[in-house]
This record gives sequence, C-alpha cells and structure tokens, in this order.
Amino acid sequence: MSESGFQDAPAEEFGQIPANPASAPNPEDALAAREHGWGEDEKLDYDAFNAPTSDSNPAWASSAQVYEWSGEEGDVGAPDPELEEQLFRNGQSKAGTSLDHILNFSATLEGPKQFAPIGSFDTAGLHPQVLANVQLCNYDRITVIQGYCIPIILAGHDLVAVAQTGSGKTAAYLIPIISKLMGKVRKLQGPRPAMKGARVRAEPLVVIVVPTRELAQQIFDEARRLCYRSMLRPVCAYGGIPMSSNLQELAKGCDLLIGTPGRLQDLMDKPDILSMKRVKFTVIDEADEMLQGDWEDEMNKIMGGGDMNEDPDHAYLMFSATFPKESRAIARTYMDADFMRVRIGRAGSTHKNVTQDVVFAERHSKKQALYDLLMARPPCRTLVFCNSKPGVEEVDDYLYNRQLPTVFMHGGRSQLEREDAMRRFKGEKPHILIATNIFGRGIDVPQVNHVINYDLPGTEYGGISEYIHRIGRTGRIGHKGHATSFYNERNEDIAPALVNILLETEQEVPDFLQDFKPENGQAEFEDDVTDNEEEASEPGYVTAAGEAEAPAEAATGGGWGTDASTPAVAADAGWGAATEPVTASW
Ligand SMILES: Nc1ncnc2c1ncn2[C@@H]1O[C@H](COP(=O)(O)OP(=O)(O)OP(=O)(O)O)[C@@H](O)[C@H]1O
Repeated sequence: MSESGFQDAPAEEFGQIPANPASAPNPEDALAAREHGWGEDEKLDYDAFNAPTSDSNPAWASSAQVYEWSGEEGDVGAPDPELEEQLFRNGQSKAGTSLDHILNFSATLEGPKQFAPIGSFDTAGLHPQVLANVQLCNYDRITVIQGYCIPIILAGHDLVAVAQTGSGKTAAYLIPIISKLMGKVRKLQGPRPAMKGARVRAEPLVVIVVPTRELAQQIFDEARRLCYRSMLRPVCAYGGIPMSSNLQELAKGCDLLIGTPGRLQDLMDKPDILSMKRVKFTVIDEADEMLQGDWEDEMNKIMGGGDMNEDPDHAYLMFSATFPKESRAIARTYMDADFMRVRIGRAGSTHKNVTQDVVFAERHSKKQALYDLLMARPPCRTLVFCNSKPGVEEVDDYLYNRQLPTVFMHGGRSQLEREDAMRRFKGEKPHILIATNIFGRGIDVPQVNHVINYDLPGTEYGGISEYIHRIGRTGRIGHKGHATSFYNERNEDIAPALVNILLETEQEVPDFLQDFKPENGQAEFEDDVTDNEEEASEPGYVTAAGEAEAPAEAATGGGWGTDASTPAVAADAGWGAATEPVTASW
C-alpha cells in the first residue's frame, strides 16, 4: 500500500499512453519558458544525491531544533532569540483577506453538552505563554473551528471535528492541548536525561497520528512554535529515515510525539524506547483516511493505548476536512460515550476561495494541455496531481524537457529526495510540484496559487473527498486560489459528485458536465445532519442552538483565564447553530 493509503495505478496502464512527440528537449522551449517568466532549474543527480556519505545523520526535517528547557523555576523558560527567529521569522500575518467563508459558515455542534464558542484567543483562558506563542505566530483572529474546539478540548471531551481545508484545524487542537498541559508538565512529564548525552525512555503525553511524513513534519513545526519556552518537548517520527535518528530524538525526552502509523507501531513494539502509559491526548489528523481499512492494525494498536494506558481522562480527538458518515461511525467506536462533534458547514464541503475550472482533455492530449495551461497563466507555485507514480514521473520528465522548473514527489522516492523536493517547492522561485495523493492532504505550503488535477481522483483514488483535499492545497486561510481539472470520459465515476461541488460553490458547470446535474439544477447531498438519530432525541442532547437544556460549559477549562472572560466569550461569539451562521471575531 502506498503511504497515502491509496493504491497506485499499475505501470502498464500508463505504458499504454502514446509517447508524446514533444518530450525531447527543444531549445525553443527554453526561450519560451524564460520569456514567460518561469525560472531555470537544474536537475539533481539523484544517484549521487542518495549515495552514502560520511555524514551518517543528515539534517532530517524531524531533527529540527526544539526549545531546550533550562529553567529551574516557574513554567516559562527564558527566551532564545536565535530559535525564536527561526521559528517565527515568517510570522507576519499569514491570513488572507477573503475571510467570508471562515466568517459566515454555519456550525453544527452535537453531543451531550453545550459549549459556547470563544470569539478570540485572548478570552480563551489559555496559558499566558501559549497565548504569547499564538501572538508570535501572528494568529490575530480565531477561526470558527478554533473557537469551537478550544473550549471542548480544554474541558477534556473526546471530539470529532470537521472543517474546510486551510481553516486552522492543527492549531485548533494543538493550542488547547499545549495550554492544558503547560502548567502541569512538571508533575505529568516522563523522564528526562540526567545529563547531556544520557538516554531515557520516551513517555509522551500526546500522540498525534497522520498519514504522511510531510504532514508529520509540518505538525511538528507547528508544535515547535506553540511549545516555545515551555517544558514540553515535541518529537517527530516517521519511516524512510534511519530508526537511529528517531531513537536519538526520543531518548532526549518526549512530551508530544507526532508520527506516521507504521513507524509509531514499530516504536510501540520497543517498550524500552517508548511507553504510552502517560498519554493523555491521542489525536488522529486526516481521521477519515486513517480509519480506512488499510490502516486497521496500526490504528487498533495506537488507539488501544499500547502498554497499559488506562487513564480515564485520556481524550481522543479526530480531525478532517472530509468525514463521510461511514467513517464517523467507525470513529465513534473509539470514543467516550460523551464525545462531542463539531462541523463547520457541510461535512466534506469546500469554500468559494478556490475558483474551480474543469477542462475537457482527451487522454492523449493531456500533456500538451498541461503545458499550454502553465504557459497561459503567470508563473506561480503550482501543484499537479497524478494518480500514479509512473504518471508523476512521466509528467515531470515531459515538463522538465520542455524547460519548466519541476520537482516531483511520490511514495517511491527516498526520504532525502522527498525532503529536497519539499525544500525546493517552498523556495523563492516558483516551482511546479508533480505529486500523487501523498501531497493531497493537510500539506500547507503558502502561496500555492494553482492546483491542477492532471488526473482526477476516481473512486479508487479517494473520489470526491480526495478532490476536496487536493484543491484545498490552495486558497488557504483567507487566500484565493485556482484549481483546474482535466476531464474526459474515463472520469465519469466522479462526475456527479464533482458537479454537486461545483454547484454548491457557485462555480461554472461546463457543457460536457451538464448531463450530470441533478434534475432541479441544485446541488444535492444526503441528509447528514446527525450521526446518531436515537441519541440525538435524548434530553439535553445538543444538535443546534438553543435546543439543549444543559448550561453552556465555561470556556475557561484550562484554568488560566479570568472569570470575567467567560460571559464576554459567550456573548461575543453566540451559539453555533445548524441553521444560523456563526460569526467569530475576524
Ligand atoms: N487563527 C489563525 N490566524 C492566521 N493563520 C492561522 C490561524 N490558524 C492557523 N493559521 C494558519 O493557517 C494555515 C492553515 O492551517 P492548517 O494547516 O491547520 O489548516 P487545516 O484546517 O488543518 O487544513 P487541511 O484540512 O488542509 O489539513 C497554516 O499556515 C496555519 O499556520
């Protein structure tokens, strides 16, 4: 199985594509590409790149510097200006100005208790250092999903949360978890080396599980920022790098462990290296994918808590932008009876900040169509999705030979190559990254302005959910973006769902898709208001504003806020409703 959880198309299927006549290098292409504004790029010699070197421990992203606690008293360490610069130097406000979809989406809250969403970080009752770190991140305003999740997590509930791509779900769980743990780390944390160079067993308080290595690195980076000046030490573990590198980091002590399921499972098999007995929070990001059958063994082991975790306060949190009802049914088998659900908008919906074009392109002309598209728009950081590894390499070769600056990524590449591709894609010069679904979920690279579905994801590649995740790599957190998808008869299986999404987001439905429109011309989705009708009829159960009899839970569950903040919070943001849009303080 590929790391993204999807099977790649067989190579022979790709082999049937007629060789493209334009795939040989042509000097005129170089001129055209430079004139259009695409920069030059040099291809690495990957054999040399992957060859063993004297450096047995290259600078893996998972070995990035974390704050080293050296304080004696209190729970806030001294500033480290150099690290601060490294962690927050890009910390200018990242939110864009097109925030309507984050402002005006309706929220649905389900579960046994009411929670008033908070309207700002200042009134969330956060630990002062976490609040300071949020400010260093330049998170000036709280997103709706953050407004809902923070009080629920602070209050210790299990939670399933669904909100659109790029709406800040990572911070929605990291902020309350870190805040809640911060004042108690001294009491709760596992062993630390008695002296430099000594080794201890890792006993994390938080385990975060994600489907891909790149996503693990990204969440690790967010955790490094939010744990700044705290005693909490994040560690990142994933496959593709020597186990010794993971062991080295774990042996320094570990409070938040972020990893991919395979590597986490391997580590859990080494009780002298890793113990799960202190875990208080288990977070499953991209949960609908992680709950698919493909990961069953790993997930059962991780959700089972490993070696004797019987902490009754252990909270399980699941997040995604798409969470089909079937996956939510599996999710609930892992949850406490009083678990809460939050949904911003329809589960699996997207927003209008991404303009979606669907273009008809026959299979044999897709490469030329891709080239033409890239040469028709201003050069920008562009992401091209193919369904298979050979497909990725073929498209990369083609564009490279046409002198465009490309990088590519799929599950068959070495970890060095993957980290290099990521570095170059994030670099100053705009690159075109060609990738499989491995890059479809969660990855947050600023200023990706164009996502191209060279291959649309049919049912066997994740279908419409994957489409939503892929196009969500652009148009993040208030920015605008563009998505173009190539369509032909082979994509008919996704056509009805695709048309529904186009209608829902008020995009143009091209002529060749008109037949797939619902009869009334409106988007049609299954009634998906509650996960559990029986439970929803119980007294005190909340599905929408004003229906619950139970009083709203205070938003100061972390114990750091002043009482005075609570009423202001409730009045500020109002109650979430299935029908009424919630306005956070953007
Ligand atoms: N309150 C905030 N203000 C400004 N930027 C924020 C805020 N919260 C998060 N961000 C930034 O928004 C971007 C998107 O956040 P994140 O990656 O958590 O989105 P997501 O909802 O998990 O998306 P996806 O579903 O694609 O995984 C990140 O760059 C993050 O740093």
